[in-house]
Amino acid sequence: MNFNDLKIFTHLAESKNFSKSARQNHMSPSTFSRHIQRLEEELGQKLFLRDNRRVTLTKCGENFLDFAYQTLNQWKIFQQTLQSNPRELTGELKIFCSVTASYSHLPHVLGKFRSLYPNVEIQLTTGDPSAAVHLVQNHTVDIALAGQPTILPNNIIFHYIDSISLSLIAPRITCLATQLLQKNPVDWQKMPFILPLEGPVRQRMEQWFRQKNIKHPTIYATVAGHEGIASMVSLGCGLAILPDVVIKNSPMNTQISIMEVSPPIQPFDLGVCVQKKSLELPLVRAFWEILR
Ligand SMILES: CC(=O)[C@](C)(O)C(=O)O
Repeated sequence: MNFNDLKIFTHLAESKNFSKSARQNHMSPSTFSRHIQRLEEELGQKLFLRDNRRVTLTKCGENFLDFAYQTLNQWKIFQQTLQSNPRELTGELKIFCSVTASYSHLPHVLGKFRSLYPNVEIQLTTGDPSAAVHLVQNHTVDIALAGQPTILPNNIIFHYIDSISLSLIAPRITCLATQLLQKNPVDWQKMPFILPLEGPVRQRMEQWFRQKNIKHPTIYATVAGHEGIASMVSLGCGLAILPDVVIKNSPMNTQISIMEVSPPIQPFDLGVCVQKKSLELPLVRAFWEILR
């Protein structure tokens, strides 16, 4: 067994998909599967339960996953202690944020780190910011930019970077939503809305429904991520609440209008999340120290 076997194993444990993990590790599915089999033979225990499409971890597999994460972390820490000059830090740092945050907040946060540690390889993944904390928790990434969740998991720390204001937005083209808005009073129960799947923006929408006494809102669609919501609003699918930074950076923003809301929608905090334990890793610690 070597470190590469552990990496392959953790990859499969996270993806739960043989062909995906084989592809991302540049192996044929049969070679990949042989690696896992050999590992299971060496341990004398099954690590995964397989069915046609997915795999799940056995109890032994779950324990071995903890062992694998700890061992790989220790190995990273050890490798980095061998580097005499911290300015020469190398290795990879996996970062996750939304497409919008990659324009609006990441350059500022990452700029200083890049100039101090140019040899560190940054692996950036963009996506739905409401998945960010979960991706840090399950070790898919080291660092994520995320809205502060109402309840921060115990093993995560959050460093505030900005307050994110939000607006209620409507389409500009003639559509059901704009027609309903022209009536007095507005029939809010009939108004179509577009919601994010989860996260602080969804909570703000639910809060706003309660304030307006909209008991059974008409949900036109739920969308993962915020950028797609701006497009759907501009196409006339309905109304939505979005962070102003998403509206500002959307290529569709000329086809969206911002509506007056009273009382104003409560902003949320955007920050950097890491696992407390990851602060032992020199790369993560270096990143964290720059933030402070
Ligand atoms: C939560 C977050 O990352 C942003 C910048 O507000 C967003 O993309 O909505």
